[in-house]
Amino acid sequence: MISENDAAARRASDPVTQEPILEAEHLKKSYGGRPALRDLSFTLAPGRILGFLGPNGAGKTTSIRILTTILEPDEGHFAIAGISSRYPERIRARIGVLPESQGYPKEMTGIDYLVYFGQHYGWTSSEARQIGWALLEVVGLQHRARSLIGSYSRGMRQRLGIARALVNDPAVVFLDEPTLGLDPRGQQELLALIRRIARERGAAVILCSHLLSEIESVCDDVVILSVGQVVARGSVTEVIGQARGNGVRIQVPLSAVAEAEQVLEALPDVIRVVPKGQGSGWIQVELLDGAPEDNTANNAVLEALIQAKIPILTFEAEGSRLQEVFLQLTEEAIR
Ligand SMILES: Nc1ncnc2c1ncn2[C@@H]1O[C@H](COP(=O)(O)OP(=O)(O)OP(=O)(O)O)[C@@H](O)[C@H]1O
Repeated sequence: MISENDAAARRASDPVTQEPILEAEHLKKSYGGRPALRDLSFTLAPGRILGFLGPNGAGKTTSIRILTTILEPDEGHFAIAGISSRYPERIRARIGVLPESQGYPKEMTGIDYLVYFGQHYGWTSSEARQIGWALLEVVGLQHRARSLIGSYSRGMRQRLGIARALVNDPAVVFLDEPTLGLDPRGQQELLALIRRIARERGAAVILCSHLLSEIESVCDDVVILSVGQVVARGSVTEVIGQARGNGVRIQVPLSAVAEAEQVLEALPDVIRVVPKGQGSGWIQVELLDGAPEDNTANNAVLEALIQAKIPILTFEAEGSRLQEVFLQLTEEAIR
């Protein structure tokens, strides 16, 4: 199981020092004169997991199609493992892509499917079989290796798809909505698998998902697209730090709202105290901007309330979640 604390600790202790394995520069693409991708530039280091985010129609699929050489960009350039996008066949040999969930041959066994792709990448039949078995073990499917894919559950198919994406020992793996339709345990197991792949094999992973909590828990880096443009790019911590404003929401008993307001207004880091929702006991406290992950002002608010013996029913930090940043930035781009 991956906890957000694990992910945060890993991010904090894991500065990017390596050369990028993927570099994209000013990629652009229009369909029939209508821009779908206006300008995409980012880099990704080996062993890092990048969350690729954006609302519907933002240009994610277009970007992934370009980076996996299915589409040619109108402008711009990218390189994977030092290979220029001018050589799509060589790029294809260095990437792995999770197939769409409908794209599996039902009448083939899991191991035969991997052997088929192994041979496609130039392994002999016995090499491909050896690699296939090893990968089935990586994804925890060895016990179903000889079962027909048609008998696999959705989660098993996703794991087989990840094994297929690894057959050529790729430098970069592209996973589009890998946990879609999986139950919570299946989601957690798949995310743990993705993290292992990045850490143990040193593969960079690009993960497209609409589940922001998933991205926040497993990704090191993030790119947020909106209407074909990058609106945020960087480590998850950096991007979360871009949230507009800094503040907390507190709920106290109704009878204590006036006193809480008075106590909080006296604090040096407090800009404004605004009671919210008539008669709900909620109070919004706007704080001076601190450094990312500096909780001094939040703690001062808590301490002041505790000292004044005001019961705290709920306490929520604002502007600290990826979801809030996503909503703020994509809304600004649409306006
Ligand atoms: N083949 C196509 N022909 C014309 N327009 C297209 C084509 N593919 C995508 N578009 C348009 O390009 C824009 C970006 O689409 P894209 O599929 O890349 O977005 P997306 O971020 O993947 O969206 P979603 O989250 O809904 O999958 C959209 O306005 C879409 O309508």
